Amino acid sequence: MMTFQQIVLASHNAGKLKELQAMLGDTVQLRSIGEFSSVEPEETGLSFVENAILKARNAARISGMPALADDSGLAVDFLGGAPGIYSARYADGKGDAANNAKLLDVLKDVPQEQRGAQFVCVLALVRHADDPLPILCEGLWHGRILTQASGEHGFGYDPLFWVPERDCSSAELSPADKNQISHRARAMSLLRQRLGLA
Ligand SMILES: O=P(O)(O)OP(=O)(O)OP(=O)(O)OC[C@H]1O[C@@H](n2cnc3c(O)ncnc32)[C@H](O)[C@@H]1O
Ligand SMILES: [Mg+2]
Repeated sequence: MMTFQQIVLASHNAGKLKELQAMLGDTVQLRSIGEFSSVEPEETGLSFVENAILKARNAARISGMPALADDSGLAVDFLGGAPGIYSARYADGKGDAANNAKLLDVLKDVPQEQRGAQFVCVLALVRHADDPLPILCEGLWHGRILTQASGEHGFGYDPLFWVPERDCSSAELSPADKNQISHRARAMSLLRQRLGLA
């Protein structure tokens, strides 16, 4: 079994750090890569897996610590899985509000039954920068894209993501509830099993 006291989180997204640390519990401390560098690596992969590995290796190299990366995004059925790995860059780097506005606009004439979508999360853990065997865990969360934003919690596309099992948006869930059922929660549950923490 692998044991870690501290892992560097290869992410500059504060929302991810909060959620992942809450899910991991206090046996493992996540340190932000922001403590070591403010430079974000270019996400040049063509898949969530490739980008997660690339971010994890980069953080391990910079910090000298084991590194965990989260590559995630929203795959909309009507858009053939877009924005997918480009979710963070959907509105050309203008941020969450612009991403959400663009998605609402692109889907404005699309009826309810064709608004299916899933959040995707891939976690990659490397023991060191050149680790030949990264641990990879994936989680999906099925829902639908709302026609207007709703809710104040979470981050990113949460206000637009309707959660069928709770009949509310993902931004209307309490942080604790989101952390039980989200794409990230599913991926983290698998990771905890792999690390012998579950
Ligand atoms: O790459 P790092 O530094 O980790 O931070 P990032 O925000 O750029 O993260 P990604 O490249 O993985 O892009 C993920 C995109 O998907 C969105 N996203 C991922 N998980 C989400 C969640 O739980 N709720 C809402 N939006 C989410 C997020 O807002 C980004 O636009
Ligand atoms: Mg990113």
